[in-house]
Amino acid sequence: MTAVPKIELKGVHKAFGPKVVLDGIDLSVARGESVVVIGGSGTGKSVMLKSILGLLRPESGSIRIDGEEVVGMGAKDRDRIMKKFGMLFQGGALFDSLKVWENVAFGLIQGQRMERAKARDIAIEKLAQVGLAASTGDLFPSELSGGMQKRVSLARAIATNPEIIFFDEPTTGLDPIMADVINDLIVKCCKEVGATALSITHDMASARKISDRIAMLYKGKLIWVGPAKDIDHSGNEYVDQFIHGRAVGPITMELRA
Ligand SMILES: Nc1ncnc2c1ncn2[C@@H]1O[C@H](COP(=O)(O)OP(=O)(O)OP(=O)(O)O)[C@@H](O)[C@H]1O
Repeated sequence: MTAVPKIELKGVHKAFGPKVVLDGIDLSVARGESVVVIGGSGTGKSVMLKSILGLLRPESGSIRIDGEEVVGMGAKDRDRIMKKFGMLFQGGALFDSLKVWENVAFGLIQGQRMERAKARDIAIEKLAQVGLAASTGDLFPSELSGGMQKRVSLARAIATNPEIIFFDEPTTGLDPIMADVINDLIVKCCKEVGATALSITHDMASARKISDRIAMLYKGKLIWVGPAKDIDHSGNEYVDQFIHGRAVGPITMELRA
């Protein structure tokens, strides 16, 4: 018997009016695996992620989490599924008015109704996991550098020991060295909590580092899916153009939305 995938998309189709964004997406992510979806701006990476999170509803196709269909799921079941998820949002999305530890503990206090003292201990532990001192916990996000804010976002994403973590452009806005530090931490933290990871990015260095497999989205379809180590020999001219960032090639920039 083959194991049930942790995340499974089959024939997912999503359009906005006449504009088809996802045109039959099939993707399967195994338990403990890390898959990164790459693709140019506006190719539908966020729409795919939002469909999995239940923020957008595809017109057709199936999305299963642990074998359970989530398209069209009711609010109560959706809440149960959401408890399996951790998320690192593009730009960090920390609450400015909350201290760092309160940001990290947000899901524990609000979602799990954990008492504050216990949640604080866990938050401090998670901050240590991403290399931040306990004293950082009492600062406000505005007092931290961009790289430290990303670490805090990562600590928040892993705070509830989620089974699945979604990373939305995790290295955006960071210098290449700090981006590499964050990539290393993502790999380490996913391993430590035993999480399955699905990420979207256009940062190839990040994709190579944090993924087991890479999938490339182009014109509504996944045109290549394979092990990260094979991406330099994909034999696909679209993938080749994208990973080398060449202006000239089969991919032409749409200048109008
Ligand atoms: N709620 C919406 N209503 C209408 N069109 C939308 C909506 N959300 C996304 N789109 C369109 O879907 C397309 C894909 O957008 P999406 O944000 O998924 O791209 P992306 O690959 O994540 O891009 P980027 O890398 O720039 O973030 C875009 O053309 C966008 O305008």
